[in-house]
Amino acid sequence: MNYHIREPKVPTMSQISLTDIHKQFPGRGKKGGWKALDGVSLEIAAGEIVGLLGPSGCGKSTLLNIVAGLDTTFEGKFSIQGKSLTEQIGAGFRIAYVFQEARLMPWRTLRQNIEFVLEAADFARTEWPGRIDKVLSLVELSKFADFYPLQLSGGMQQRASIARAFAIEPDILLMDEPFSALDELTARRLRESLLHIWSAFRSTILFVSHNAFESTYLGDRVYIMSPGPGGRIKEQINLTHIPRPRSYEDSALFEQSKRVVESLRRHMGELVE
Ligand SMILES: Nc1ncnc2c1ncn2[C@@H]1O[C@H](COP(=O)(O)OP(=O)(O)OP(=O)(O)O)[C@@H](O)[C@H]1O
Repeated sequence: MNYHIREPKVPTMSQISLTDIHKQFPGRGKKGGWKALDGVSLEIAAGEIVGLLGPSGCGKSTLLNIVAGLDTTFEGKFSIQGKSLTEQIGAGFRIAYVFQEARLMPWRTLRQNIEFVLEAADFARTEWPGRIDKVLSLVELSKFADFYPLQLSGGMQQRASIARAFAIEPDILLMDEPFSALDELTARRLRESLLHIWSAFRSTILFVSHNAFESTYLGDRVYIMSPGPGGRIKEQINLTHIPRPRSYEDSALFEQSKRVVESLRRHMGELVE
């Protein structure tokens, strides 16, 4: 079996680089368009976990969609290790996406859901069982491999969707409010599961959250965006000094999440059209 666990990456050079990104949606707003992003620049190193926070409508999901390659109609420069996303994907670069809902196929078991993405990502069939066992065990769902999603709780389904995302060993994992639909205790367990599986793969993670404490618990850094229309990055907060594995009881987490909330407050209401 050709399955390996990655060594921790040393975050040196930028992996994801966005420079002066502008995005306008057509057919909405006074001037015939709706400005979603207004000059966003950010740099993320390989293996980093970075959060995007900001008020509803400031363009967080739009930004994730650009990095995912789902939206290509924007202005500005977006590169992955100095090359275009298309070139990188052609060279075997992999991106996975986790949404607020698990989005598993209900007619397939967990194993079959994961097989589906392994096939789409062109992994040899001989590798499938090893990969599936590994990711399901990392999220503690080994016993449920042959269950259908609707036989599991919402939290278990979301854990399975995280396992599915990691099964393809993504270079980048994008997550759009992955735990916001769950109760706090379930969300806590899932964040722990996420960091546990991340520590085996060291994918770069870019996530969107409305939860300051969650962002502080997960992130190496968080970017704070200003309100839309035309969201921009206003500030970044470094969290690398909080040691991993992190504890929910660590007072440094509370301190830093207070800083995140203060920053969000400070940057609210700056842009009014
Ligand atoms: N396909 C679209 N067509 C037109 N406008 C859009 C489209 N998608 C997003 N928008 C608008 O662009 C702006 C940014 O949307 P986006 O979903 O990126 O915000 P967000 O920060 O992720 O919001 P939320 O936190 O509520 O999910 C919003 O005003 C939204 O209404």
